[in-house]
Amino acid sequence: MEYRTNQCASLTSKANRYSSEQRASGQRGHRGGYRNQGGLSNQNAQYWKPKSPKDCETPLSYGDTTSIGSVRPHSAVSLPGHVQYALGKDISCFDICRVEKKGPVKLNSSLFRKNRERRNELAKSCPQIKELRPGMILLKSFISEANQVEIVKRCRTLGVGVGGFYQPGYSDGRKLRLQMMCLGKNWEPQTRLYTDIRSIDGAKPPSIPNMFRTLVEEAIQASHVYYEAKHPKIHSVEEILPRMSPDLCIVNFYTDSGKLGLHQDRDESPESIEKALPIVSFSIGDSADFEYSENRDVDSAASIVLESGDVIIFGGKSRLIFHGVPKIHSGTAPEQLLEETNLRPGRLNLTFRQY
Ligand SMILES: O=C(O)CCC(=O)C(=O)O
Ligand SMILES: [Fe+2]
Repeated sequence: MEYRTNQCASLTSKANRYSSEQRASGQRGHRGGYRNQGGLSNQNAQYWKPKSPKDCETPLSYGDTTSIGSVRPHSAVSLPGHVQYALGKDISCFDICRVEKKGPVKLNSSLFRKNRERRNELAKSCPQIKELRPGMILLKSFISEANQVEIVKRCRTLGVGVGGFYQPGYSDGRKLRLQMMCLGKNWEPQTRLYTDIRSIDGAKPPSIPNMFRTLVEEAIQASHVYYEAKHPKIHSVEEILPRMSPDLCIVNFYTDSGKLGLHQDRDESPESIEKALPIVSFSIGDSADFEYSENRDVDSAASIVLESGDVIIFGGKSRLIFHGVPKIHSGTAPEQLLEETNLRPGRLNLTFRQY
């Protein structure tokens, strides 16, 4: 897979060079270290087929230019959920929301849920920021409920359109235990390269909505304020956590059985890795165990629970931290979010990066 534009020609050679260096050193890159693979999995995927054009309409209200079909590859005709591309491949996109009127949502005990939502409310009035290790910072309940709703709606709209959610796989046939969509640039699991067009169907990834970029900026800003207070004598907090401007985002949706093995995010450009530009990760929906470790050893990994609205950032000295998602806690998503979005049981994760 190559970049198709002149502008990206230099990136192509860098990306290829970087990838062959990785291969030469025998290191596995981004999401390379899966465990518990257990063969193929379709996560009981549900694919949305529009019944009428009205089904395709989800209003966008933040003044972005992104919309269904705005980035059609070649001269293809597309319909959300069932897109036919010039490459001749027919892809059904996974719909992260239920189309039908809300059915019975299986909830944990209501007391447990109420307590957790009360905790979240308290946290919002007094946001908790915690450094997990140098350059790795957790912002609890950073994304407001209204913004969580908006993010789900936008991911849903983009996810059933051109370049939307699909279950990626490796060249040996193994499938990742999640649904994925890329924004800005496409990440190819088979080659571990970033490309402008995805090989599975020739689709061009939708662009990153401005609203998402603003939230990323705010999360980095809040981290800097935290570090300034913690290290008043430091010359610049960017020594601990560099600023970054995302040009790509990988959006994952995990159903109850979804998971992601310990891996490093290292398929971004050598410059990005060298400058240790952070990864900014949003969690929405069901909670998940998130483990991280300096090495590939799962047994020595630390573990935290990421809840809906949490943001985790890892850059600087933690840029190449191994991390993974071994478990999704079903039935833990905020009730209000489910009511307003019809989000399926599961967890939505967005990781923003600068190539
Ligand atoms: O889902 C998560 O929290 C992590 C996702 C991740 O590590 C990735 O997409 O590279
Ligand atoms: Fe990752």
